[in-house]
Amino acid sequence: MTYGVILAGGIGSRMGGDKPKQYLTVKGKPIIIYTIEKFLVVPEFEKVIVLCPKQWVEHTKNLIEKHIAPAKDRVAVIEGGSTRNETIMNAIKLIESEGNLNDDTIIVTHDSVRPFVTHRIIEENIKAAKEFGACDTVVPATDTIVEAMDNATISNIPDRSKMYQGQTPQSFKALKLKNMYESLSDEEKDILTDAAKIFVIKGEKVALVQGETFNMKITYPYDLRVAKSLLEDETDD
Ligand SMILES: Nc1ccn([C@@H]2O[C@H](COP(=O)(O)OP(=O)(O)OP(=O)(O)O)[C@@H](O)[C@H]2O)c(=O)n1
Ligand SMILES: O=P(O)(O)OC[C@@H](O)[C@@H](O)[C@@H](O)CO
Repeated sequence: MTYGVILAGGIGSRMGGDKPKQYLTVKGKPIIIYTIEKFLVVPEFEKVIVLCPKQWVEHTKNLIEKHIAPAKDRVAVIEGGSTRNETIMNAIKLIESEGNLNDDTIIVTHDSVRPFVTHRIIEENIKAAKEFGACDTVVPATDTIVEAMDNATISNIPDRSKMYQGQTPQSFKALKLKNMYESLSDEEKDILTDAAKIFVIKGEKVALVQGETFNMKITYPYDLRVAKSLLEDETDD
């Protein structure tokens, strides 16, 4: 079985404001709803699991009822975890509790604050995760990437033609991801900035899926301004 997993367990500290950024509204609709809608039109998903902070679970259920009522039976809203990867683990626990976690279970994990994901990207994630066990959505780096081991002076400038920026979705065989995550030390868990790295640390292959520059993550107030103008364009025609 294949599941969509929408990660909305964060609090958006870099955005600021009185609510997590995924609940900010553009044209009368919260960002998280735009993102869930992109997943609900994918027929392969058995269910779309949405994970959010505990105190936002009821609110999220109400939003789904209000904006996408007909499809609400395909959505499960549950509590996220203390880190992004713990949030993913909560989704896997739900799948396990329903007796559906096995070697063929695929999860397509996606940031709730990337509402511009496309149908092609999601479909290619499902295909690549089935074939390779794990995949990451990326775009080629456009800036030169500079490494500074002391955070003050350049230690290396890697060949840009081999550099990419990681986006989401990131998709995995769920049982394999869970087993590998549980085998990591606390120090290894601490340096993770995404889930693809769990496979990389363990020496496992992660295939690349071509992303889009517009599949941006809304992180700072500036990103919100860009996203608003893109969403307004999208919904005006
Ligand atoms: N414990 C967490 C932390 C983050 N996320 C989700 O992961 C995505 C990408 O994370 P990020 O942009 O860093 O979101 P926040 O953690 O909310 O932002 P900040 O770091 O600024 O607080 C977001 O959709 C966020 O809700 C999550 O599901 N569970
Ligand atoms: O460190 P941050 O929480 O901003 O980003 C985590 C990101 O790596 C993750 O959310 C994916 O979007 C991949 O870029």
